[in-house]
This record gives sequence, C-alpha cells and structure tokens, in this order.
Amino acid sequence: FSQKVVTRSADTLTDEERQHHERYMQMAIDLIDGGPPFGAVIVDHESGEVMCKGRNRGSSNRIYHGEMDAMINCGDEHPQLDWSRLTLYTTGEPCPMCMSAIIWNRIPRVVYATSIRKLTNIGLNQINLDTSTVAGAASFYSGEIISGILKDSTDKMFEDWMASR
Ligand SMILES: Nc1nc2[nH]cnc2c(=O)[nH]1
Repeated sequence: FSQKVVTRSADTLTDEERQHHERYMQMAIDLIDGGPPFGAVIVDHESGEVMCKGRNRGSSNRIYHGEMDAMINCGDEHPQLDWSRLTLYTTGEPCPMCMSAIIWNRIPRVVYATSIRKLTNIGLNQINLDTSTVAGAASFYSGEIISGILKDSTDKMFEDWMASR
C-alpha cells in the first residue's frame, strides 16, 4: 500500500515551504479584478517558472472556472508541456469538475487557499465533493494536495465578494 494522494495543510509545512507557496498563491489572488475571486496560476515546480494563469470567466460560460481557464491556457500556450512538472495554485479548492480535469492532465500537485466547505458555508453554489475524495476515486492518479495557503486573506475576499453581490 502506498499513499497515492497525500494531503497536507498549510500549518503542517515548514516556514520555508509555506512562504514558497504563498508567493505563488499571491499571484493567483492578484489576478482577481473585481469579478468572481477565483484565480489560478500553474507553475513549473522544477524551474519555478509561471507557465500560465486563469481566472473565472463564468459570465461567458459557467464551465470557465479559474482552474479550467488556466489549464486551457497552458495547453494552448505550451503545446509540448510536461504536465508532470506542474503545480496548480488556486484561490478556491478545485470543484469536482476542475479536480477531474487536473487528474486527467496528471498535474501532480494542487495548492489551494479557501476550502469548498468554507465556500459552501458562505453561500456559494458548490458541488460538495472535496479534492481528496475526487482524487481518491481515480486509481491511476497520484499527487499531493496542499490546503489553506493564505486562506485568511482569501476567506475574507470570498466573504466580501458574496456580501457585495
Ligand atoms: N475552485 C473554484 N470553484 C468555483 N466555484 C465556482 N466557480 C469556481 C471557480 O472558478 N473555481
């Protein structure tokens, strides 16, 4: 038996690891421009390079979640992309649609800030299956899921956005 999906929360990381992830999460937060506060950046974790970005474009098509937008941009912008080197950072925990797309692309690491549980609690429509449940249902996938990076600021951002709608 090997642990095929490893989950870690921000408070179990070393300061160095946490600061590393916070830097990229801040870039995902910085993508938000007044629309739904879902931003995503995809990083080559071997080179440190940001490969592509995305934000929620649900006003044109509801399947354009931030993570979907980022993955579509990645494929379009880098036809020879090695997906096994990538980490996806997202302000909100990937929904089952996005997590499935992450699994199909074999992206081995996901880092999120605000949880699906929190998004549900503040009144956002969510499909209530968390990332580790979706990942655990895919026998062919193994990866790491890191939760809660910069969540204090993103939890507040989602609350403020919900209050303003
Ligand atoms: N993670 C995530 N959850 C969502 N729920 C509704 N839209 C989104 C999105 O763009 N990203």
